[in-house]
Amino acid sequence: MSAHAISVTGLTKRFGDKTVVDRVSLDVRKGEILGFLGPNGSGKTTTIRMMCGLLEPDEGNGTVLGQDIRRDRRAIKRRVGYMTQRFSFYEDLTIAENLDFVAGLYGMAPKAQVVRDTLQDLGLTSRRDQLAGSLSGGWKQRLALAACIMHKPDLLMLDEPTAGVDPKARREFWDEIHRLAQGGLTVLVSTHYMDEAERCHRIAYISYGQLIAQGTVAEVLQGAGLTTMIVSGDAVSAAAQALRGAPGVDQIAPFGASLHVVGQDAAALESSVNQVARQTGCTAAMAETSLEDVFIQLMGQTRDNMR
Ligand SMILES: Nc1ncnc2c1ncn2[C@@H]1O[C@H](COP(=O)(O)OP(=O)(O)OP(=O)(O)O)[C@@H](O)[C@H]1O
Repeated sequence: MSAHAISVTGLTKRFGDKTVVDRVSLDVRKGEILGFLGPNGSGKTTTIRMMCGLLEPDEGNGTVLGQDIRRDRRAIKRRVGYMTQRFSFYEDLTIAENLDFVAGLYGMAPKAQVVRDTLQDLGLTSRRDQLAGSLSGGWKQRLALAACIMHKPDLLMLDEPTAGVDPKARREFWDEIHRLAQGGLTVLVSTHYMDEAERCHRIAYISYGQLIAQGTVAEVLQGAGLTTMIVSGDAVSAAAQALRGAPGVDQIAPFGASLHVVGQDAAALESSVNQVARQTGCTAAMAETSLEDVFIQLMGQTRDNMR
């Protein structure tokens, strides 16, 4: 048996004359949590749908849970739990009734037992009789997760599962994901939140349909080869203006009363920043590059390539 839950090469999907997913190759080890990142419309959902057996790729091949993504789509669907961006329940049914409905729909047996175990497993037992419509965002998310894992899948695909959920509920949701991964489940999760990316074992970044970075957070940070400096003082807006277009300066972003200045050419960046800091009476210091800085840089680079 392969150690990979997902192993795909050259996945490509076109809609009309638009290539939405462009030769994506990805390996995800069993029990791993892979964060799938990228700007809106970059092809995350389409890639996920191809890997779930819901959509046939135009090109490329590979296996998901040892099954061929072209030939064995039905088998893959049965063993994957897929939480879509817009999951829905019956708001006028309780948590337990919703799960009971899903269990019935998929012919899970013994139904009552499966529902009871799922409620227990996700800490939903005490709320089993609460109407789904009256749940807070975080509990709705948990119910959606329960519905996806009820048939005991080997792979979970979560498409922006925590969009619009408060930080505490997001953290609890992620604790749950880690608990499931420790139990052997492989998880692929798309997100726009950097703190969530940092909770993944590995991340993959897609832009305009192309996978342009992957690895651990540390590897992706290092691979980007960026230098970040912080400029602070009373005249940061004048400094920002002077830094715009200066040699070595690729990004300038205000953070509160300071500026984050990022660039690929460390020497040029340092010299520009130090010069502007002297001119404006600001102070300049080296800082750690954040994942967000890296993604913004990558986004700019692919856009340039597409022109
Ligand atoms: N069935 C379809 N027919 C035509 N175009 C489509 C179809 N599905 C998706 N697209 C287009 O493909 C592109 C990629 O969409 P996709 O939903 O995969 O991106 P995404 O990375 O998941 O975006 P988001 O972060 O906004 O969810 C978008 O431009 C979208 O409009």
